Amino acid sequence: MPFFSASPPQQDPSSETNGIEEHLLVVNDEEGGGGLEEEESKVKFRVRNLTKLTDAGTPILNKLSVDIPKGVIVGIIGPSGSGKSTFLRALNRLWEPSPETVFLDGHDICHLDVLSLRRKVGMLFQIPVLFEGSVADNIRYGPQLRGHKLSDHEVYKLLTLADLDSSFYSKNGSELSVGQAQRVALARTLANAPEVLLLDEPTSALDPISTENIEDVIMKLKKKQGMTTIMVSHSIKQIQRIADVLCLLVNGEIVEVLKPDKLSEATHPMALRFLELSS
Ligand SMILES: Nc1ncnc2c1ncn2[C@@H]1O[C@H](COP(=O)(O)OP(=O)(O)OP(=O)(O)O)[C@@H](O)[C@H]1O
Repeated sequence: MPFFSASPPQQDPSSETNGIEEHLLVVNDEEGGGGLEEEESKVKFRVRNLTKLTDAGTPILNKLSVDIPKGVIVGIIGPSGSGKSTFLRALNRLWEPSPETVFLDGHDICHLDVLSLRRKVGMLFQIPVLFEGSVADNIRYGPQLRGHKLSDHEVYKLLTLADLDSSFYSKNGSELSVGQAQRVALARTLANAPEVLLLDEPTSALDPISTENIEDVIMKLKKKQGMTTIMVSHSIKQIQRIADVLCLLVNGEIVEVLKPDKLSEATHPMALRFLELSS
């Protein structure tokens, strides 16, 4: 029996579904079957019983199971220390999850080449770290590692995608504000043509305008490229602005999955408390 499932699809035929309701994130039972039957092809990440323990044996992630549908923005929220970053970092193997726990497009990520995985699953952190050199050097870095030199045209396109104008091309990383540097870091990640973006509080150090810029880019990437984005945030308001689904993570487990406009449907006591304090 599933220990929880997402809110059931709304029956109102007039409501816009954009395909999300049928494949809302579902936490599955031990057998790995779904609480809702959804097609494998619509799931980007399938996570089953993902566990990480501290050296002392305390669970940081506790048999976490979830399906992340393709082409949606998933917001992960939860108290400090609940395991949000640890969860995100498993998805591109910044730590090694056990085999048979994380699947990307149906493939066990433990069997994938780790560099290819990280190209497909790009990541941004709270504080952007740029390499020495110009913005263009930073953007060219990933493709260059694979022997491909991006043309100027390609670099300018990536700048535009990250909401930066052409004047940034030759600027040095040290000349940039944190908000601008975060957009360069995003352009650098996008240069690898990722299919998934993992965002670990990417706007928590930014002012509201820079935050809005990043949010706009994330939403554009979903709309234009069908990007799947999983974003950790401490701001419920931010998740309400941009996410299709909100997951509440408490003590290493996803305890609630909600549509951001249906937070009042939360039932888990920790979820209610957290939502009350965060609103
Ligand atoms: N390698 C590790 N060894 C031991 N403990 C760890 C390790 N990595 C994380 N932890 C612990 O696991 C817990 C979860 O950490 P994590 O950074 O995933 O939480 P979080 O929900 O992202 O927190 P925050 O919102 O404060 O960023 C914390 O108690 C942290 O101290």
